[in-house]
Amino acid sequence: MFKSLKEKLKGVSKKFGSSIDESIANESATGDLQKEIPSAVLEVTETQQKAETKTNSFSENQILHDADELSVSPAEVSPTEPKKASFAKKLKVLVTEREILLSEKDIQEPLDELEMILLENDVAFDAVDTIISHMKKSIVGQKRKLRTSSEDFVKIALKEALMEVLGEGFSLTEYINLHEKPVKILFTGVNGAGKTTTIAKVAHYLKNNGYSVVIGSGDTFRAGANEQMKTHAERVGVKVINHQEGADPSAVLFDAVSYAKAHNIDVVLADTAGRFHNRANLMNQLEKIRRVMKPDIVAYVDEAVAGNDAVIRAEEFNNAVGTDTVVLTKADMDTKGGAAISITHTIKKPIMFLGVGQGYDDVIPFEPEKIVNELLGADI
Ligand SMILES: Nc1nc2c(ncn2[C@@H]2O[C@H](COP(=O)(O)OP(=O)(O)OP(=O)(O)O)[C@@H](O)[C@H]2O)c(=O)[nH]1
Repeated sequence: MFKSLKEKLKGVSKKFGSSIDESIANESATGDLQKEIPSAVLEVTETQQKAETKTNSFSENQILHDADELSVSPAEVSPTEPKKASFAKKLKVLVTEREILLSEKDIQEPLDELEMILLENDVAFDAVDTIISHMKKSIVGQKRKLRTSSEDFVKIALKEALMEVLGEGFSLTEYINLHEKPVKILFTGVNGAGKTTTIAKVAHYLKNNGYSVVIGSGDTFRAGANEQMKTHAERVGVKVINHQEGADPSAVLFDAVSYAKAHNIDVVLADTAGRFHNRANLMNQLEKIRRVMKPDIVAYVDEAVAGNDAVIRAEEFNNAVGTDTVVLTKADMDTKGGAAISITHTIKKPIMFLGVGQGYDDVIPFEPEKIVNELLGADI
């Protein structure tokens, strides 16, 4: 999942780290650091200083550039040298604790590269903008200590930036626990995006989490859709309500809700025929379904692999019939991750699940922090 983006983000985090380290090194070499040395010296008493500088064979430049080598190994310490060691240690602490103020030019190159990577991986322009602004805010004007890892510092900034665009996610089980039953979920989306398969997977997921489920086979338009839904429902052991092909989907889904109420079922999963937002009659039909079955959640389903197209369609569906949450299917085939990163930021609705394969277990709740850790390497 998101392989290409993951690799590129790893590369650019390293680049950010190196740019910051380079700026620190340059600043040290240009003499700013040297100005601070006398204050270090002041921390040591006058007498100590004299004694130490006499025995100290390091030149000032060596002290500045080889700060890490300043600690003296036990073998090097002669009985007359403890004070030299303590001064060297103080200097080392001072040098490594020193803070460098980062400016935008320190990170301009990797920042441009990050922008390009995100755009190339189908992240929507507004989301890219937010990520880049967040990175600037987190890094520029910040003080960096020489001893901390710049790459880790950058990864944390990038993690926060991605978390900002991914939002909080949507936990279906939490929602169900807090909500009056049956919870009615209407699935919408374009043809072939994976709605029917997703409904079967979600039914399986909910059953495994202890909830009872009924499916409403609301795709009465496509030949064979009823049969497909029936087969899935049988396999995952869930009741399905259907009418014959061509029937009014609102009536089917109304019946599914009535069945759930009569049998104390926790969740109704309502399938609909695939449609494009510009087909007015089909969108009106969705509107009617909404009025009749009064869904608690409208879940828009699209393919992660569709990238920017999925984001645009999600926005159009949201404008036309409303959307509460999104399911992105085929994330297992998506190397870019652009849709997963952009959809929430664009339509301001959280992602609920990712489809990650064709099996019934291949659905995972979308937890933004887990996704970001996966993108940046799990060690943050
Ligand atoms: N690799 C992969 N394939 C998936 C995933 N979800 C669905 N598919 C496949 O996508 C194809 C279409 O899925 P359907 O569930 O029939 O799509 P639909 O949205 O119901 O289609 P319409 O009824 O035409 O609207 C099937 O071959 C599914 O097995 C997924 O997460 N990963």
